[in-house]
Amino acid sequence: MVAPVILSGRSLTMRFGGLVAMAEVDFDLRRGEILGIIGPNGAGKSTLLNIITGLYVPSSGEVRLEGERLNGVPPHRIVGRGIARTFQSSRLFSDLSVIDNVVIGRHSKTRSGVIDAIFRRSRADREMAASVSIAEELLKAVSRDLFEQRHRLAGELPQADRRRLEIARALASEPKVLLLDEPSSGMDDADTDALMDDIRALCAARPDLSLMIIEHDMRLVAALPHRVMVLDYGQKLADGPFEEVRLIPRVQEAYLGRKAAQNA
Ligand SMILES: Nc1ncnc2c1ncn2[C@@H]1O[C@H](COP(=O)(O)OP(=O)(O)OP(=O)(O)O)[C@@H](O)[C@H]1O
Repeated sequence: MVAPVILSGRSLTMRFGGLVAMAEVDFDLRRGEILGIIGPNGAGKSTLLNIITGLYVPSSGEVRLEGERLNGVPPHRIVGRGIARTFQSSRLFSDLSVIDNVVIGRHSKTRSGVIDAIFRRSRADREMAASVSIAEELLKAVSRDLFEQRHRLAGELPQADRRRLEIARALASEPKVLLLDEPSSGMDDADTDALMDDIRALCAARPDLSLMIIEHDMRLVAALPHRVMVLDYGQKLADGPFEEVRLIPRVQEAYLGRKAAQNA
């Protein structure tokens, strides 16, 4: 049985002045699916993630999560509805511990505020203790090694562990959809292989979680996603299994240039 569509985009267009960064793009993401987003620099990949997460409001078109329209919903509410992301450049709090970075990721799930911290301490303390134990479980789920380092400062972690920590922090909001923006950037092949194993294990443990992964590393793109969507100059060039998509001449042209593709 085919899993239901959880997230969809229809006719998504994004203009910045005269520049069309995204033109009439449609996509569907199914429950439990890993969708790779690929394309040359400037193709519109990050723009797509920014539209889905509410950082950009599309010039036209719409995004729906489980059928509900997300256009105009502010980013923090989109997190609350079940979409979390990591960024191309690290957004970790370097001066906080690994575990505290994950606890912060739970803010969309906690209710205590400043007033509770001052006047209703026991409620705030209880909520904090629960958040810490959930954060520990998440770290274990993403990487046992990261869990062992939970009291280190995030800024002291090697690059590969920082990427894992960003994934753990994004998972702290209990998303239905996780968007990863170039998770393997700055990693060598061994670290990328380990990351792929971690993501596979995560998906096996949470079969309902749906992922969109922007990637440049073709080893990861060939091995991990069930399906890839190719963007170029803001347009969708192709959508399908990597083994099929990579043979399409216009995809090869986008990556290699027209001449090189003819000689390939
Ligand atoms: N806020 C913005 N204002 C103006 N132009 C923007 C803005 N965001 C993106 N763009 C432009 O939109 C186009 C698509 O950019 P985008 O960052 O989505 O590409 P990308 O595929 O993610 O590229 P890369 O692989 O280099 O990260 C580019 O021409 C970029 O300069």
